[in-house]
Amino acid sequence: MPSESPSPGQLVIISGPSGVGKSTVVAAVLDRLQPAVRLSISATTRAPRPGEVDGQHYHFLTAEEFAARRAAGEFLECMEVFGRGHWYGTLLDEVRPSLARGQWVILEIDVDGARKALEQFPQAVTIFITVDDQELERRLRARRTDSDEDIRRRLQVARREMAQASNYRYQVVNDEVDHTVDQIAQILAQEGLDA
Ligand SMILES: Nc1nc2c(ncn2[C@@H]2O[C@H](COP(=O)(O)OP(=O)(O)O)[C@@H](O)[C@H]2O)c(=O)[nH]1
Ligand SMILES: Nc1ncnc2c1ncn2[C@@H]1O[C@H](COP(=O)(O)OP(=O)(O)O)[C@@H](O)[C@H]1O
Repeated sequence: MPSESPSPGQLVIISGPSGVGKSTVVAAVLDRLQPAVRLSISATTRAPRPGEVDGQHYHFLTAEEFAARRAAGEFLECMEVFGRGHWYGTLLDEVRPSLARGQWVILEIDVDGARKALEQFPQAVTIFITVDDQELERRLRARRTDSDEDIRRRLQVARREMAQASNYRYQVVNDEVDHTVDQIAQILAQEGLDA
């Protein structure tokens, strides 16, 4: 019998070390699967990089705004990343209304955030994106957005994150972007996405 309300969407959690190509791959996945799939825009207290737009790349909040919204219970998950004093988090408002409309929502978040989000959405589809160590360092340097010290720190965090890949339902090696996107689209179709 046809139903007035669509079947709810699924949460899709994508993690992987910084520089592995998450943003590149997720952008290509969205190009292919929007509007059936949308990206949750995270909130952060870090400063925008040149060209980043508030509400599009991140919701850029002051530390005070972030803390107030955290205290009000507005985050699905949030945490301080890289130990630099910058906070990142997923606002519940970015997730619930879209799921209720039947859209699938991608969270591009770190492994600790993923664990917290799973507590509230245990059925979430989890995908870990990997690549070997040397290629990771090459990509971080090629991006030219981070200092040497930042790159060292990101590589340290990367090793810790890679150790958790097996906790994800799927692991995808980002060898070639088109191939990676094919694999992710296939995973989502297998999980029931009708796009
Ligand atoms: N827990 C959590 N982590 C996030 C969120 N958004 C981004 N991150 C993580 O924050 C880290 C830093 O992000 P950013 O400074 O934008 O650098 P990028 O990884 O190079 O794009 C990455 O590890 C992201 O996965 C979020 O909403 N929640
Ligand atoms: N499959 C790939 N092969 C080669 N380079 C890639 C691939 N995917 C992404 N890159 C490049 O690697 C760098 C890091 O990618 P980015 O998407 O910013 O990673 P992340 O979001 O995981 O930090 C960028 O310069 C990007 O163009």
